[in-house]
Amino acid sequence: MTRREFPKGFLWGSATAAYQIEGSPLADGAGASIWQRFSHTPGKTVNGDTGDIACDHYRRYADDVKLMRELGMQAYRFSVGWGRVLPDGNGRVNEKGLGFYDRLVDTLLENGIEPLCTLYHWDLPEALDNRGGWLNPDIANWFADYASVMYRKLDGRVKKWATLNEPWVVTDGGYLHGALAPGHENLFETPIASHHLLRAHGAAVKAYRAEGKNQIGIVVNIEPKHPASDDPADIAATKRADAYMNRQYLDPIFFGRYPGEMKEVFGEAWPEWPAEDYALIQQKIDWLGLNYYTRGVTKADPKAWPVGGRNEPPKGAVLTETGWELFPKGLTDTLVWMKERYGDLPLYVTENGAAMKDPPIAGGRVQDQHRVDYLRTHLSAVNDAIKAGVDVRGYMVWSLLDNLEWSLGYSKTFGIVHVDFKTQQRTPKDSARFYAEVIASNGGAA
Ligand SMILES: OC[C@@H]1[C@@H](O)[C@H](O)[C@@H](O)c2nc(CNc3ccccc3)cn21
Repeated sequence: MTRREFPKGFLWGSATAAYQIEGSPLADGAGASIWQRFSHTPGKTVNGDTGDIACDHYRRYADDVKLMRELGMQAYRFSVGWGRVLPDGNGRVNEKGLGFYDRLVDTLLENGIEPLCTLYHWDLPEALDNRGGWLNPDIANWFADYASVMYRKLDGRVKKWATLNEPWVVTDGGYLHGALAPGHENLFETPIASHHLLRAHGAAVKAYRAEGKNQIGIVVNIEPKHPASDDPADIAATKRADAYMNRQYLDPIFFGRYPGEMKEVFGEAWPEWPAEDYALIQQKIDWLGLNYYTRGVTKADPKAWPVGGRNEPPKGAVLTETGWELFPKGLTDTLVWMKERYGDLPLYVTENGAAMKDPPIAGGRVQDQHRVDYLRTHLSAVNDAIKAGVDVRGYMVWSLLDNLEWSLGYSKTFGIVHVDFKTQQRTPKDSARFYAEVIASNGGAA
C-alpha cells in the first residue's frame, strides 16, 4: 500500500439524508413531505418501497452515533426534515421535531463527531408543494425562515451548514423527468424551479449572515463530461451537458449569470430574470461541497431531452449497480476544475460511494471488496487533487448505512454498514473496516 499523506486536520466522515434513513415520517407532529406522498404513490418506487421505517434512525440515532464513533468517524453529514420542524412548511415550529435534531447534534458532539447540517435534501413539506413548492417565488422566504429556525437552534454546535443538496437532481429528477418527487415532467417548470432554488439558497445565506457565526455553503453534484467521439455534434452536446449539470448552479452563485448554453438547452422554455435575483443568489459562501460518483460520456442524440445528448459509457467500462462508470480520475479533475473556475475556497467531498452487488452476510462479515476498491481509488484521487494544490478539507463517504435509495427503494445499497431491514441489525461491511483504518491513519491506509 502506498502511503498517502492527507493534510493534518483533514475531516473524515460519512453522509446520510433524513428521508432515506429516519423512518417515523409523521411521528411527534411531523408534517408529510413530498417523498412521503411520492413513495406512497403506486408505481413510483421499486417494490413500492417507502421511508416509513427505513433505517429507523429517528429512534435508533444514539446507537448509530455509537457505531460512527466505533469506526473512528470525525464528522457526520446529515439533513434536516423540513416538515419535521415546520409541519406546515412555515409558521408554527414543531418543538418535538426540532428536539430530535437538537439531541442528534448533542449526541454527535458528546462522541467527538462534528455535525455538518444540510438544510434541504429533497424532502419538501407537502404543505408547501400544495402552494407551488419550488415553482412559487415565495419559497425563497419560506426556506430562509426555516433556515433561521435551524440556525437559532443549532448554530455554534453546527459549524458547517449547507443550504441545498444537489439542486440539479431536485429539478432534473423532480420537474423534468419525473423520476423523483414531486414527479413533474415539464420543460417550462424546470428552469423556474432551478432559479427559485438558487434564490432560496441566496436568501438562506443572507439570513445566516444576519445571525450565524460559522460557515455556510452549498452541495452540488458534478460529473465531468467527455464527448463520446470527436464528432462536432458530440462535442457540442457535451458542452451543453456540462453547462446543464455542472455550471448551471455555481456560475450564478459565483458569476451572477447562467451559462450561455442554457438558452440553447431550454429554448423557448428559458426565462429571463431580473438583476436583483442574481444579486440575491450571489451571496458569498464559505465552502463548497462536491458529491462525486462518476463522469459522463456524451453522445449527441436529438431525442435525449433537453440537452440533445445521452450518456453513453464507453465499451468495456466497469459500472456500479446504478450504471455509473467507475472513473476516479474524474474526482481529481473535478476538484481541480472547481478551484480553477470558482476560486480557492475550502472544498469538501460531501458524498462519494457506490452501489455494489454486496455478497450476503457470512460469519458476521460482508465482504464488499468492490466497494473497498472503489473507496481506495477515489481516496487516491482526492489525494492527487490535494497534491495539485486544491484545498480539500474533508471526505464524507456515501453512505454510513444501507438506506432508501429514493425511487430505487432498498434495491440498491450504498452503505459501508449493512442494514437488515427486517431486524434493523447493523453490520459493518469490510468497507467500513477499511474506512476505519483510513481514518485512523489519516489516509495512509488508502
Ligand atoms: O444515489 C446515491 C446518492 C443518493 O442516495 C443521495 O441522496 C444523493 O445526494 C445523491 N446524489 C448522487 C449523484 N447524483 C445523481 C445523479 C443522477 C441521479 C441521482 C443522483 C448520488 N446520490
